[in-house]
Parts: sequence; structure tokens; C-alpha cells
Amino acid sequence: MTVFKLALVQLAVGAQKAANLANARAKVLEAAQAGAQLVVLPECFNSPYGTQYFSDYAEEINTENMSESIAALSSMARDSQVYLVGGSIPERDHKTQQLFNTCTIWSPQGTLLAKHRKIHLFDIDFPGKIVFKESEVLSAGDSITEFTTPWGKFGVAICYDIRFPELAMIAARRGCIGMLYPGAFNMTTGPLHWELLLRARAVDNQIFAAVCSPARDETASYHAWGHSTIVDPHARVLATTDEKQSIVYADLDTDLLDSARRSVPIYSQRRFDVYPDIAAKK
Ligand SMILES: O=C(O)CCC(=O)C(=O)O
Repeated sequence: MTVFKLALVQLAVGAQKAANLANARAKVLEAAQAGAQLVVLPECFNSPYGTQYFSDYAEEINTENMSESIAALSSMARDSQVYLVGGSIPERDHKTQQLFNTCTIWSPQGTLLAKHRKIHLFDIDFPGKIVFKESEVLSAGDSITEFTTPWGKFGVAICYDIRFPELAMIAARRGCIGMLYPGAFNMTTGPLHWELLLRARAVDNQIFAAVCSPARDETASYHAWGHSTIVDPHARVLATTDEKQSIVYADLDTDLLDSARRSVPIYSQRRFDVYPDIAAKK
């Protein structure tokens, strides 16, 4: 049996970047103190969420010459000795000047393990409820992201990416034991789909899945749903919260992967003679 502790930091995020970074650092250290070995921060944790903010808060991701948020992430991983999925920040590509919504993933030594640029941009028009068009300012990433820990591999994707089951399916079939999603759903699609999508990704693939939101700020232009949640390979909710700043913890037992897959053996029942295996390497 291998058990490790996952923590989701549902962070209160405001307009001051330095305060957001200091708060993230304090909460990551608190999670590590409580025994967490893998910690996730929310989507857009260094800036308020909104297309009007991305350019002002954007940073280049350069480990040779670290900018404010990148240096903060590296040192919070190192000082707390955890694997850190660093939520996301608006990234400015040095060469093209394009902006991306990007998650960086850090080792307990503070080295960059991987980076995920949000692949599916959040462009929705829910009449009378919410219109949001990330593509007005952001460009989309074009690669699938995973990283390795002592407990197994994890796939990473950002918020709206969770609606595209292919990413979790590919990660799981390539051996990932879980999907980690920094996210920031809203007051319309949060109650409708947040938990449903997370549990669907888990049950489809019999993996762990977790989604980490910012806390809700009623004074901000975007009201995040909150409710950061961790589910197991049976798609049971292991831990969740409300809309306020908090840390959500769960002990993940990797034996559950085998037991879920033995009980409902979809891994050996797939019919790639009838439909293609989208995870097959071309
Ligand atoms: O898919 C949704 O309903 C919300 C997605 C979102 O908020 C995002 O991608 O940032």
C-alpha cells in the first residue's frame, strides 16, 4: 500500500501580485506542515481572473532569469519540500509576445518539472448568465502535460480543459494515476458541471482527479465557484470545501487504482477493434 497526502490550496486572490504570492507561499508551507507531499494552487493565482488583467500580470517563464512569480513558485516548492502544481499565471512568450494561461510544475528541490499551457481556451456565451472570451487575449497551448512523482505519474490540465475527456483518457492510458486541474469555474457552470466533470474524468479512467479553485471574492469582476475537490478512482468525493479560502486535504491510497480496475475491468474490456485508441502513440 502506498499512501500520500494531496493538498489543494483554495487561495484568496486579490489585485496585489506580491500579496498573492506571499499568501500562496504561506499556504503551501502550511499544507506541507500538515503533511502534504503534493500541493496544487488554483488557476490564475497571482492575478485576478479576467481578460483585462492577463497582460499586466503576465511574466515570462525563464528558469535562468526568474521573474517574480516563477522565483516565488520555485522557492515555495523547495522550502516546503513538496511537489508543487503551481496553479496558473498569465505567461508572456518572450519571442512571440503571445500570452498563455500556463501552469508550472515544481520538484521539492525547486526545479521546473513541466509546464502546461491551457489547450482549450474558455470562450463561452451562456445567454443572460456569462460571456467570457479568453481567446480575445490568450493563445492556446498545443501539448499534453504529465509529470512524475514517487507515487506515480500525473496529468495536468487547466480549468476548461476538463471538459475535453480526451486529455484525461490519454493520460490514464499512458499510465498516469491522476489528473490535477487548477481551475476557476463560475457561479453558472460551477453548480452545474464542476463536480460532475471531475467525477466523470475519474470514473471514465479509474484515476484520482482533483480541481483547485481560487476562493470567491464578491468584490471581484469574476466570482469563482470555489469548491476545490478531490475524488478517488471510484469517483467518490474524498474531500471538498465551500467558497472560502481553505486547504483541502486527502490521503490517496494507490491500491484503490487496482481495486477499482479489478471490480469494473474496463481496462481489459476496451474494443480497439471497434474504435480507435486515442492514446496510442502515432
Ligand atoms: O468550463 C467552465 O464552465 C468554466 C471554465 C473556466 O472558468 C476557465 O476555463 O477558466
